[in-house]
Amino acid sequence: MSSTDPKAFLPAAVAERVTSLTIVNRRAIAVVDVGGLDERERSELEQAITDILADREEIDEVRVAMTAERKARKIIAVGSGKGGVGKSTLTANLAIALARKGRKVGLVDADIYGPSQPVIFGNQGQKPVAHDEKLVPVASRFGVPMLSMGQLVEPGRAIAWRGPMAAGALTQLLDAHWGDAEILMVDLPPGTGDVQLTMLQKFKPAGAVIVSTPQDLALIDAARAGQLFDQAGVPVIGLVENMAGYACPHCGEVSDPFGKGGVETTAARLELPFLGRIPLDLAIRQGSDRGEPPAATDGPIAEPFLAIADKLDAWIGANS
Ligand SMILES: Nc1ncnc2c1ncn2[C@@H]1O[C@H](COP(=O)(O)OP(=O)(O)OP(=O)(O)O)[C@@H](O)[C@H]1O
Repeated sequence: MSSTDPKAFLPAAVAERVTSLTIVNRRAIAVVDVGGLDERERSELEQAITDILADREEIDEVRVAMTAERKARKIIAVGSGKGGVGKSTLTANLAIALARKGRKVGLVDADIYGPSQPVIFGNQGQKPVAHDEKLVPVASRFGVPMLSMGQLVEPGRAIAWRGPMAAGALTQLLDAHWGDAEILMVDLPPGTGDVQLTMLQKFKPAGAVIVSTPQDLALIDAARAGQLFDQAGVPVIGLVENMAGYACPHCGEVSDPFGKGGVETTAARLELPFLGRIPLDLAIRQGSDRGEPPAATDGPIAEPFLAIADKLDAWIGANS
C-alpha cells in the first residue's frame, strides 16, 4: 500500500479537494472533501478525478469516496410578527454586511406574498435559470447571490397561494444551486403561516432574528413569532428594533414616532439577546428603493447594520 501526494497526479484545483490518495494493487482510492459543493459540482469533480486517474498506466481501477460537508450550510431566518416593520430591509443589509466581512452568503426572499428583495438589490429584470431541475441563484452587485419569488412571477402581481403551493415555492428557492454559500439568509413572510411551518419542518434554520418596530402591537406579534421558533427548537439569535428614533432632516431634532426602547425591554422580558437598533431614516428607504442598500455603502447609515452583522457573525462563529 502506498499513500501518494494527490498533487503529483491531479491538477492543483482538483488536488486541493483530495484529502488522501492511496494506490493498492493497482487500485486508486481518493477521499474527496465535497463540502460546499452542490450535487452537479460533486459529480463533475468525481468524474474528473476518475478520468484523470484511470488514464494512468499504473492504475486499473479508481474509487472515489466523498466525505461529509466540510461546513454545513446554515439557514438564518429573519422573521417578524407584522408586515412592514423592515424585515426585508434588515435581511438584505445583514446579508450584505456579512458578505463584506468575508462570509459566503446567499439570500432567499421567502416573503412570497410581497417579495421586495429584487428592488432592494436592484436586479428586478433578472430571471433565474434552471439547471438539472434546480434554480441557479441570480448574482447581485453586492457579492450575495439571491433568489426571490419576485423573480419568478410578474412584478406587481399579487401572489395569493394556498399552503401547498407556498410550501412548494419555498422548497424551490431553498433547494437550489447555492454552491459554496455557507449561510443562507431567509426573509420570511410576516406572521406564523404555511411558509414558516414548511421552513421549520423541512429546512430547519440554525437560528432566527426577529425584527420589530417599537409599538406595543408590533411587539406582541414579534413575541409570538419568537415563540414559534422557540417551540420548534430554533434558537432566537436576538431581537432588532427598526425605525427607532427619527432625526428631522430640517432641524435635526430626534423624535420617536413609534416609541423608544420597546424592543430592548421586550427582549429582556423574554430573556432574549437584543442585537441593536436601526433609526428611522429617509436615506434607508431611498437607498432600498434605488437598489443601493445602506450596508453596501461607507456612509454612517451603514453602521447600525454592520454592528448588528458583527453580533450575528459572532453567533454564527460560536455555533459552527
Ligand atoms: N429604518 C428605516 N428607515 C426608513 N425606512 C425604512 C426603514 N426600514 C424599512 N424602511 C422602509 O419601510 C418599508 C417597509 O420595509 P420592508 O419592506 O423592509 O418591511 P417588511 O417588514 O419586509 O415588509 P413586508 O412584510 O410587507 O415585506 C420600505 O419602504 C422600506 O424601505
